Amino acid sequence: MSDNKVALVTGAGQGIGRAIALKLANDGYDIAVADLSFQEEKAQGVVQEIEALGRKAIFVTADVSKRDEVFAAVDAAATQLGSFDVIVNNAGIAQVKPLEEVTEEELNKIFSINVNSAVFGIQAAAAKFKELGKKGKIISAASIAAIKGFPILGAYSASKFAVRGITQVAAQELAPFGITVNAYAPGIVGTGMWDLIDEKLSEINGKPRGQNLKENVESISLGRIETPEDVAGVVSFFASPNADYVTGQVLLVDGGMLYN
Ligand SMILES: NC(=O)C1=CN([C@@H]2O[C@H](COP(=O)(O)OP(=O)(O)OC[C@H]3O[C@@H](n4cnc5c(N)ncnc54)[C@H](O)[C@@H]3O)[C@@H](O)[C@H]2O)C=CC1
Ligand SMILES: CC(=O)C(C)=O
Repeated sequence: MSDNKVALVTGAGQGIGRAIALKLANDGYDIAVADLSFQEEKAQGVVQEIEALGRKAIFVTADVSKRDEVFAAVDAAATQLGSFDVIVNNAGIAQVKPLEEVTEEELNKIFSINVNSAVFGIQAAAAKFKELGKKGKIISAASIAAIKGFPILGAYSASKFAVRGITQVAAQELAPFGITVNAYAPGIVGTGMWDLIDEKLSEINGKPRGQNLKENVESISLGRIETPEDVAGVVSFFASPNADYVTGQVLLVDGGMLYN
């Protein structure tokens, strides 16, 4: 193993994951850009952006709902980039539906992508950190919906509450190995996910496209929509030595929507 630092970011082909990958590259990490195979073109674009920053990067295809694919992605990152220090369990999906209408299949799908993935990421990263003798950092995507249940996002809220619980448990279980486990809780971020939420909310409440997003943004104290880069700054902190004494935390990065 060399003395470079390596981070793997899931769902890094676009949106928040892409911004995290670029921020960590700017921080000096070599990056494994993980995403579904259909996102390869976008992910390869992120790889090129990272290389332009003077860091190494690879694309690894991984469906985070599949345990063996998450373990294989971590192995590929460590083998091809020469170390393993940080995992960002960022990939996730939203579902916009009243709880009464959520099907068993939909519930299983959102839990397998948003919750099982976090467990698999923790398991794969912890095993690799122990193998390499590293005090690594595990960082997962929660949400404001992990702190407060949001109507019409019921299954999504439940999945993010679960990420919060898993973060608290893993932090305590892995603390003896010097591994920290934290999560970031964004608010309303202008990505493909909110395009979908706005579209589905319009279908449900009849408001014109863009209106639901506008009303949600108006509730943000700092008065503007969140950018992926706003989120990436918090992940950069969690990955840095400045956060060595921080574990088990879910940090709101929402411009002032919820207060704890
Ligand atoms: N956009 C927002 O307002 C907020 C987003 N979040 C969370 O932040 C994370 C990233 O969200 P966005 O960038 O907004 O979403 P996005 O929809 O723009 O990007 C998600 C990425 O994850 C990938 N992905 C989806 N399913 C996957 C799977 N099974 N395996 C591997 N990759 C998969 C997609 O291909 C895509 O590249 C998610 O966990 C989301 O729940 C949390 C709070 C607010
Ligand atoms: C997508 C998301 O987490 C919310 C609550 O907007």
